[in-house]
Amino acid sequence: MCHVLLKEARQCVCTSERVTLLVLGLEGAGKTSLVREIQRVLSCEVLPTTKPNQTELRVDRFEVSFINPEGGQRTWKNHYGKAHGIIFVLDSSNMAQMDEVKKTFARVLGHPKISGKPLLLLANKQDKLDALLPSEIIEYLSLEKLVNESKSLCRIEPSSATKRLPRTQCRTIIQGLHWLLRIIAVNYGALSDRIQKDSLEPQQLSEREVSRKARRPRSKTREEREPPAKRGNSQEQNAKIEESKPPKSSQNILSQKEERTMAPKKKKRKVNLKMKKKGSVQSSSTLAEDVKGKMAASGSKCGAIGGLIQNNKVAQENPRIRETSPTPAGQSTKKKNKTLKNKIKSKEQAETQRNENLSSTFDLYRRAMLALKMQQEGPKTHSISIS
Ligand SMILES: Nc1nc2c(ncn2[C@@H]2O[C@H](COP(=O)(O)OP(=O)(O)OP(=O)(O)O)[C@@H](O)[C@H]2O)c(=O)[nH]1
Ligand SMILES: [Mg+2]
Repeated sequence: MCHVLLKEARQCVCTSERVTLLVLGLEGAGKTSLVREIQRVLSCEVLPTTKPNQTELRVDRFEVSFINPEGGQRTWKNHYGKAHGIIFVLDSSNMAQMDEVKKTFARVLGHPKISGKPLLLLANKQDKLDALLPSEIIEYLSLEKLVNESKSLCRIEPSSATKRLPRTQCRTIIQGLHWLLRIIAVNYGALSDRIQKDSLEPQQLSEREVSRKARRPRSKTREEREPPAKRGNSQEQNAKIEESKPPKSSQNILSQKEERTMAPKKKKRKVNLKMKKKGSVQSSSTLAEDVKGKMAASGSKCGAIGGLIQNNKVAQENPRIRETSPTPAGQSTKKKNKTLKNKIKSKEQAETQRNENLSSTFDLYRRAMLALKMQQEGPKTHSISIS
């Protein structure tokens, strides 16, 4: 048990976390002086490094790389991706620079590779008489708003990065640094993942994407899916189609588009169908009125009676069609429709009407035939027909 605990403790001591801190600020703010002061005050081990703008220090269990980019602000963004955290140094005594500081600070915090990362703001040169206090700087930079927008944890400390001051005066710098390292330690996994992703060059990212796609199981081509016999003569034609085929994603879009264009068509067909039914009902209603008066005139219109009955049946079976298709106001057909509605209320009514129509028609037809016969046969047949 003791052995295991000892082993774990030794592992904790031995494994140091590598942390990269970006030291940013306008020219002459005191960036170089600050890194030098940290080294002096903490009397920490300086680790070997080959990079000129980099200082490697062992701070507690961390191997900290302080990157102080050379070549002005345009080079800063080259380092954003590899930073665990930021130390932003400003000259609190330089009021003329304060507007530029504000813009620069906002730009840094707003960068996608920086936002969300912890930030220590050092209000440097506090030993100077005209230096702004941290509270004034918070207000001047609208710090709260900026920090909220970038969702970064931020701490502001007054500092004096000059060798002339006693060590105790540098307490705030060390406090700030420890705070920063603590926040980084808590979020170390997430920050390291982000750094790994952000550090990749765009070309490397695309290469990674390509290799990822290559590892994915490839869907079978048509040749692989279908036996050669089935492919047969249409191979040439298929090749042409394959050529003009859009990639899968656009195919999906296409199918969606087709669906979208198909939907109104279906609706249109439905509407047409409704219109047809509606039309049939309407036409049957006028037919009903016409036939009622005119059927007796000729026997050839007997077929129309059957049609009328059929149409009435349709109207009866689909009463909703009539209800859902209102007739425009002020039309004369309104009354007729109402009459027809009443007539087709029930099947029995329709049946009765059909019988009435049939009997009256046949009766009239019979009478007409008799009259014709009488005309042809003279007074003799007349008496017969009467009987
Ligand atoms: N009074 C006072 N002077 C300081 C302080 N920090 C830095 N200086 C002085 O300010 C000047 C610029 O300091 P640097 O550390 O070189 O500033 P820097 O940000 O590295 O400047 P660049 O590398 O040119 O961007 C030097 O003369 C420092 O001695 C401070 O806290 N108080
Ligand atoms: Mg410098």
